[in-house]
Amino acid sequence: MSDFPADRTLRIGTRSSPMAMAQATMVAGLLRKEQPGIRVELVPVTTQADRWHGDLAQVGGKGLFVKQIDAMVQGGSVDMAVHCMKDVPGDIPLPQGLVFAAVLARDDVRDVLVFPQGSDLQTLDDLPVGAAVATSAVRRRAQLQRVRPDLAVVRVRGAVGTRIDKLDGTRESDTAADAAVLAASGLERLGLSHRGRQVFSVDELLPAVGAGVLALECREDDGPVAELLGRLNHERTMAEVTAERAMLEGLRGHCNSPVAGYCATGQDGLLSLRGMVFTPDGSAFVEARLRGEPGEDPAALGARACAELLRQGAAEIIEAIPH
Ligand SMILES: NCc1[nH]cc(CCC(=O)O)c1CC(=O)O
Repeated sequence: MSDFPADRTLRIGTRSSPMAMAQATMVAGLLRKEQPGIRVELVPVTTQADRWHGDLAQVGGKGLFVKQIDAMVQGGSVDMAVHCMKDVPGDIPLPQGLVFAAVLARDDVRDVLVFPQGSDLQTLDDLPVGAAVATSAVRRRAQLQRVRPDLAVVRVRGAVGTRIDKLDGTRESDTAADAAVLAASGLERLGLSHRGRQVFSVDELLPAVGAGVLALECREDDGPVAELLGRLNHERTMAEVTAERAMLEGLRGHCNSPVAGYCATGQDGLLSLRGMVFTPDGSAFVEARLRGEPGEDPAALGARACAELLRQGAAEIIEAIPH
């Protein structure tokens, strides 16, 4: 292990949303612990996608959050970036010259149901017929509609805190929803875990590929940074997300595809991967559940899951959805 050059400041590019800032601050802390004395600087960026309040598909899809920061890492104005792996598109390769030098140990992957402040409801079952649930993830929409076709799923955008404010109806203009679905790990990172009521098991609401995983990205040819970040890598999480993302990549999903995928490591050290592709209203879906073989490359497991989903008609489902 070589020491990070003492005269170099490590600049971390991050979105300026509170969740992204919390994540980057946490990573800065880990780096300082790993390399005492290191100078770390956060470079917050308000991306085009953060400023745009309309439909993301109109401005280049959700990959826009990461694209702008990737360009800064590529261009050298920052040395690294912290991305939610969930927000990193699975259908296009990482930009030229960039690598994920590490992923951190996976946080909670589950989604939770949040109710407006003061509500005494606790679960999805408590919601009256026709209630409005806020989410913009097609994956969540499909799975909610599958169990509760009566619910009106309403789109919501913006940072996690903003979504909760909208739910609480803090402003006159807010569209009232009766509940919202958010990631447990996002709430946790914002110190808002107490707002979560029903925590959906992964069987009730299969997570997004990469859920709960923070990816540390840098330039491939930047030896000192790649080496330092590599020391923070969590092998098991890396294997799991590699399998999930290989599955997603093979599906050629677009950002409007209701794809879910979750890989976990068993007691025996073997991976098990579950993938699902839904029609937008959740009324139909295809599903693969596979166990890794001893010694199998995680990407090969992902490819097998993908092949199984395609065999069942995943491509037809994905193609039928406007994007
Ligand atoms: N789409 C925004 C986003 N990207 C990552 C997370 C949560 C953290 C994670 O799953 O890594 C969230 C918030 C949410 O979905 O509620």
